[in-house]
Amino acid sequence: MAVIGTGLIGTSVALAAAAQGVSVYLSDRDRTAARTAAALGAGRAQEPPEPVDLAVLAVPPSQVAAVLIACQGRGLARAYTDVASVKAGPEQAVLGRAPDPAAYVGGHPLAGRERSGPLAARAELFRGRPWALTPHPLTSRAALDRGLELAELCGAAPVVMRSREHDEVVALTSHVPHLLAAVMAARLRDGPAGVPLLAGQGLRDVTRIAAGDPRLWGDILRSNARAMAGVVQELRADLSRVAAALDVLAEADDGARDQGVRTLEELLARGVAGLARLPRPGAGPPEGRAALRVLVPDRPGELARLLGAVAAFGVAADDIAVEAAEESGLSVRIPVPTADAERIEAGLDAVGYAVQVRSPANWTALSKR
Ligand SMILES: NC(=O)C1=CN([C@@H]2O[C@H](COP(=O)(O)OP(=O)(O)OC[C@H]3O[C@@H](n4cnc5c(N)ncnc54)[C@H](O)[C@@H]3O)[C@@H](O)[C@H]2O)C=CC1
Ligand SMILES: O=C(O)C(=O)Cc1ccc(O)cc1
Repeated sequence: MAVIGTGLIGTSVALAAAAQGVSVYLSDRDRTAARTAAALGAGRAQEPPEPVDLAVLAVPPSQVAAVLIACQGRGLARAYTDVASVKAGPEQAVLGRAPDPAAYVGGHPLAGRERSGPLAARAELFRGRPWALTPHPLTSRAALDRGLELAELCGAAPVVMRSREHDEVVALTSHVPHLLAAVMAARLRDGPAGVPLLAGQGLRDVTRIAAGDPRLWGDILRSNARAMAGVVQELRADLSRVAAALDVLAEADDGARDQGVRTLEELLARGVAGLARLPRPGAGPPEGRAALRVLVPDRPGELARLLGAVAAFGVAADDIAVEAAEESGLSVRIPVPTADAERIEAGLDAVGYAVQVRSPANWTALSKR
């Protein structure tokens, strides 16, 4: 395998492949980056002596087509993929200009860090994360298979889709969030002197990704401008409504204030509903879940005792939903993997809990996020 571009992502791919016994050849226009990756154990910083099965282009989106054309020109590999965060633009350039577009399948691991360069690389970066593959109509079966093998080699879960659909989704899930993190973090620069004294975890959660390399992110954002523009316009409409509601709340009488509060609460509720669409980390696919229901009596410490019991089966308190039971006590819904449901039911039974209902769970509805 060859990796061109030995920064964060290229070196992480190379480390994961090398750890599985694959021979990896590394190159980068910055020779120090390639040598550093080699020194980390990611492979050899030299041209392969003969064509490799797969070349992975781990360069910024705007560079993908030009690097592919150069690689195909010298017969570097039998198949090619990339890892760029944007897929339609590079694909179009490849289809228009590359000598052998059929040997290329677009790729994008949905995992990364806010640091760049080979020293930030981690072999396990992609484990359990989605890896988009975006075959175009000319992509050969062999090229798609090499892309699928790469995702699996890195421990990621391949997701096959068209490049345009990919770009629309990541505009909403990755690129506009990055922009918003930057817009928020930029406000801090000119904020009051108390900012460093009163910075909480929420602020860090919302701004962490703003630390990403501005040159790389400038390349990503301009390469997906079309898909991002629609999302930003919708956000502008939301923010305009919020700004108007806040003006009303700051100035107006009680009647008008009610309307302002409703506008804010409606937006906050939409936010909670939107979060419910995200899978919880490690939650797995919705179909493999079941729900257990346990009645907990109204006695101090009883719920803590149940939480301790389910923790032993790997169920976190955060995953559990609680509601008042009909007569007294609490009705506790415990989502569990279907495959483990009987074992957990028996385990809870053994420590004195009667599991009342077991049903296939609508995981999204059950999840409190
Ligand atoms: N940073 C992140 O969290 C993620 C990035 N990606 C994508 O991965 C790709 C690489 O990003 P990172 O590894 O984060 O960046 P990086 O800046 O750490 O590494 C990029 C490397 O490519 C090299 N390079 C640039 N143009 C080149 C060219 N024409 N020929 C040879 N080498 C060249 C640079 O010298 C640098 O070493 C980008 O397309 C990015 O969109 C994908 C998933 C996550
Ligand atoms: O740092 C994070 O949490 C990320 O989500 C990183 C990331 C950045 C760019 C991508 O194209 C994919 C993933």
